[in-house]
Amino acid sequence: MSENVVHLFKDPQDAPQAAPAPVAATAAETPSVPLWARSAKAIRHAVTHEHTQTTCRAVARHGLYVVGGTRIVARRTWESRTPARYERMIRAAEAAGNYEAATEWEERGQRFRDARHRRRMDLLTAPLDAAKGVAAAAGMGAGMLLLVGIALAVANENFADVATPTMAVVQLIQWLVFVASVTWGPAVTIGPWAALIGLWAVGKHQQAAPAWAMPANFRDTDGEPITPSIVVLALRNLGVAPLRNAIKDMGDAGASMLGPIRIAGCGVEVDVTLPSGVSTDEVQRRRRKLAENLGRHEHEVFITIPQAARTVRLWVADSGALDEPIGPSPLVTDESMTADYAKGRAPWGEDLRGDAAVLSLYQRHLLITGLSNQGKTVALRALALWLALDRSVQFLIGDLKGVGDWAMFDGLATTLIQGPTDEHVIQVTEMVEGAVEEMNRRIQAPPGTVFPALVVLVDEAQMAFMCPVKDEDKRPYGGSKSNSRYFMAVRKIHNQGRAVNVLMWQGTQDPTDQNLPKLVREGAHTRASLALGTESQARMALGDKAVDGGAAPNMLRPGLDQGTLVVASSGIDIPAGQAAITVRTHYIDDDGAKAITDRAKALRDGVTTLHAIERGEDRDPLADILTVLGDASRVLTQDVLKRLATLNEDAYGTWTNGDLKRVLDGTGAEPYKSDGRMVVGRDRVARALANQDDEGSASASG
Ligand SMILES: Nc1ncnc2c1ncn2[C@@H]1O[C@H](COP(=O)(O)OP(=O)(O)OP(=O)(O)O)[C@@H](O)[C@H]1O
Repeated sequence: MSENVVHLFKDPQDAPQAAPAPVAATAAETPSVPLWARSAKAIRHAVTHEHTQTTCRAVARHGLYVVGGTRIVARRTWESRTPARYERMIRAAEAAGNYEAATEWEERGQRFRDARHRRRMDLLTAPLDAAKGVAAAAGMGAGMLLLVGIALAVANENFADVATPTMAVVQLIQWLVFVASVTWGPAVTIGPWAALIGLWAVGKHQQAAPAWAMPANFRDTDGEPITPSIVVLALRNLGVAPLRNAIKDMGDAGASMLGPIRIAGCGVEVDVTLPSGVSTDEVQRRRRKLAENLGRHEHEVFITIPQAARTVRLWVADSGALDEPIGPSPLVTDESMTADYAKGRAPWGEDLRGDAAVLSLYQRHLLITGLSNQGKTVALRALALWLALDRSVQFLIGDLKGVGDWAMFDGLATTLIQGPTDEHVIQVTEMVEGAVEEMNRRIQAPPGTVFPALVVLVDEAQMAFMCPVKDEDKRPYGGSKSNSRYFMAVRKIHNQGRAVNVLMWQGTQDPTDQNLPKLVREGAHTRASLALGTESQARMALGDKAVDGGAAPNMLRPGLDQGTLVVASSGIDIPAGQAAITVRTHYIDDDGAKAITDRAKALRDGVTTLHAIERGEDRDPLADILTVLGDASRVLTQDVLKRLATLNEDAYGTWTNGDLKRVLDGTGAEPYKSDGRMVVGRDRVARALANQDDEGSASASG
């Protein structure tokens, strides 16, 4: 029965064993702390306590407001009486190298001196003039009072009234003297205090106390809006001696170095004209310090060099604004969007000012670099997705990672090779070499022939450069020697592909001289970089000119700035004087990409994508023709020839209409006219092929 009873108190058995009373033992064991040590600890605790510090800071602050206020009032008084202000402005203008302004201030100073001289000369004669004035005023006053008195006496018919006005004035003076004698005492006592309060008020209004004495919310300047005084102070404390001295010389006129502070996207932009003796790269090299002086993180400040001489342009983000994502790509939101390779621009993202960043891809080779997992593939793919919406553009794609990032191009790209092995590198190399042959064919075409764009895209191209395999002639696929196959094929397209619209696009990771040879880096017209590790990598990715002009992908934060690119290209609008622009790209995920490629496929007749480069010599032309017809019911003979050439350059690169006719003659699938143009019909070829197979099997069995 007792097991079923639930006690409403804790069973002492269950309770954790109470610790034995420690007091006596502790007292016995702990060696007694000497009084002086305990006192010192208590004092230290009291002194370092937050309340004590806040109180001391408040006392110091208000005291220092008075000191600061006195300094300000003294300086104002001094400046109003001397030409010090003009001299300061002259020094500021000279320090900034603005000699025109210096001359103007000098003239104003001279005018001030002349006026002051005149006033001083006037002072010499002033006592005499004043005495004369007082005598005249007294005489006139007495006369007036007498006249009023006489008028009063006549009116009242009482002679005694002649003195009444004079006596009234005398009484008024007596009364004033009395009031003054009563108030003088308190005024003498209160006066200094009132003056003190006045000085304190001036000091408080101007925040004239050192930063350490200010309350916590004032000391924490992180994320504060950017004002001219903050910029000037940040520049003064940058650690560039000539800049600090020049700003000191300018005093309050330091802000004259700054242009207007303009709102630019999610931040502000200001041009700073540096004093003579300070070079732009001295400021550029101290980006982190400048950012911290401005209360920002390093990645939130961009320093570029605009056209004007001795000028740096600072772009300072609103605190934390760069961590906010930008909106979705118009490629995703606008389903009716199409592309135009020659005249259009790919919507890639936004620049830091918040303006749309659009890139022309026309006749430009492309290189995108970055550390792993920063958004290189997504950025490269976004461009390909836009271009795929121009139905004339053909793609040969080699994805040497091969985890399906480019899988949605199956049925859109003419060739799609996906995989990380040496065999894939060999296939990709042969794909690029095939494009070189197509390029040569195009170059030999009659002048004026216009060719559709053929984009040869290799993602993770570093895998190709690092491939150790050699072919049967001992030519390496990788490397950057004159017989390296991938390298030489890329070089050839870089050198001659542009004019015939054969374009090389490469994405590579973590560049080094080995995995991204110099000549390949420099062959790209559009170079873009995501976050990188070092400045030397930034130079590899974007070139010296861009990095010297302030491009700093090595300052982007790996992981946090995914999708943010620094772009150097003639295909994008870059503010005058800058060599590169920072673009935050729209993120298009795999599903979004698939929806876009579905739209791009719908624009085309149907493309049969090759997943390997054919090398066999025993080709069946009829089967190949059927392959290149894809899903289309009929295709122009010209297009059939082009597709056959792309399918296998060796076998069909030199084919003409005559060859096509020869193969199809007698099969029942001969080219015929449709809407006045020669076409090949898919069903007819399929039938011919079926017949051929039947005949083949019949003869085999016969
Ligand atoms: N524009 C973007 N905005 C926000 N996040 C992005 C953006 N682009 C990419 N990312 C993020 O970065 C991740 C990696 O992207 P991606 O696969 O393109 O990187 P990568 O540089 O090609 O990597 P790796 O070199 O390792 O293949 C994406 O899964 C996504 O989470």
